Amino acid sequence: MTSCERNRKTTERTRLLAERRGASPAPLTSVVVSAVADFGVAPGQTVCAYLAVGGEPGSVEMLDALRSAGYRVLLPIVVGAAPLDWAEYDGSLRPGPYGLREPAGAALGPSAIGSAALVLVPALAVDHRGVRLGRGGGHYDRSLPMARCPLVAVVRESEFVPSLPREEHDVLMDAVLTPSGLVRLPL
Ligand SMILES: Nc1nc2c(c(=O)[nH]1)N(C=O)[C@@H](CNc1ccc(C(=O)N[C@@H](CCC(=O)O)C(=O)O)cc1)CN2
Ligand SMILES: Nc1ncnc2c1ncn2[C@@H]1O[C@H](COP(=O)(O)OP(=O)(O)OP(=O)(O)O)[C@@H](O)[C@H]1O
Repeated sequence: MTSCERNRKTTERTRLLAERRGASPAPLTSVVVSAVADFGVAPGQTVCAYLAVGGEPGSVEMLDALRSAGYRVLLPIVVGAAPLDWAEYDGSLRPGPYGLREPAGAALGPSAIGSAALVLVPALAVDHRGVRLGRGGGHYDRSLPMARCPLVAVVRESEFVPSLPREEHDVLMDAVLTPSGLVRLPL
C-alpha cells in the first residue's frame, strides 16, 4: 500500500463521516434477525454485534431483537490498541471510550470472538469484493482473524461501493447487510 492509497482511505473516511452526519436513523431490527437466520445461525448460538454510534446503522433495539430471538449477543470493549475484548450484552451498558457504550458484564477476553457463529462488523463502507473501511483504529482488523464464522459488514445502501483501497491486513467480509437486506460477497 502506497502513501497515496493510504491518503485515499483517509479521504474516503472524511467523506463518508460527513455524509453520515445528515443521514436518517437506520435502527435495523427484523432485517438483522433475518440475516442471521439466513446464515443458519440457530437460537442459543453467539452473535458478535456492536452498539451503533455516530450515525451507524443499528441500535439498542437491534441488540434487543437479537436477544429476543434467542441469540447470545457479545459486544466489543476497546482496550487501547490490543485486539477487542468482548462481553455479553444482558441489557445493561456503561460509557466507554470514543463516545461508545460498552456492555457492563464481565469481560471474556479477545478470543471470545472465536465462539461466534456470526460477526456483525460496523463499517463506514464495504466494496463488492468485501473490502471494509472502518474508522481507522485497526481494532476490527486485529480481532477478526480470531473469528471462524461469517463476517457481515453493516452499512447503508450508499456505503456499499464498487471499490475501496485495500491493505494487506484488511480482513475480507463474507456479506454486507444494509437496511434493504443481505448481499453475499464477493459480488
Ligand atoms: N459501534 C462501533 N463500535 C466499535 C467500533 C466502531 O466502528 N463502531 N470500532 C471500530 O473499530 C471500535 C471502536 N472505535 C471507534 C473509533 C472512533 C469512534 C468515534 O469516532 N466516535 C465519535 C463519537 C460518536 C458519537 O458520540 O456519536 C467521536 O469520538 O467523535 C468510535 C469508535 C470498537 N467498537
Ligand atoms: N492485524 C493487525 N495488526 C497490527 N496492526 C494492525 C492490524 N490491522 C491493522 N493494523 C493497524 O491499524 C491501523 C488502522 O488500520 P485500518 O486503516 O485498516 O483501520 P480500520 O479497519 O479502518 O479500523 P477499525 O478496524 O478500527 O474500524 C493501521 O495503522 C494498521 O497498520
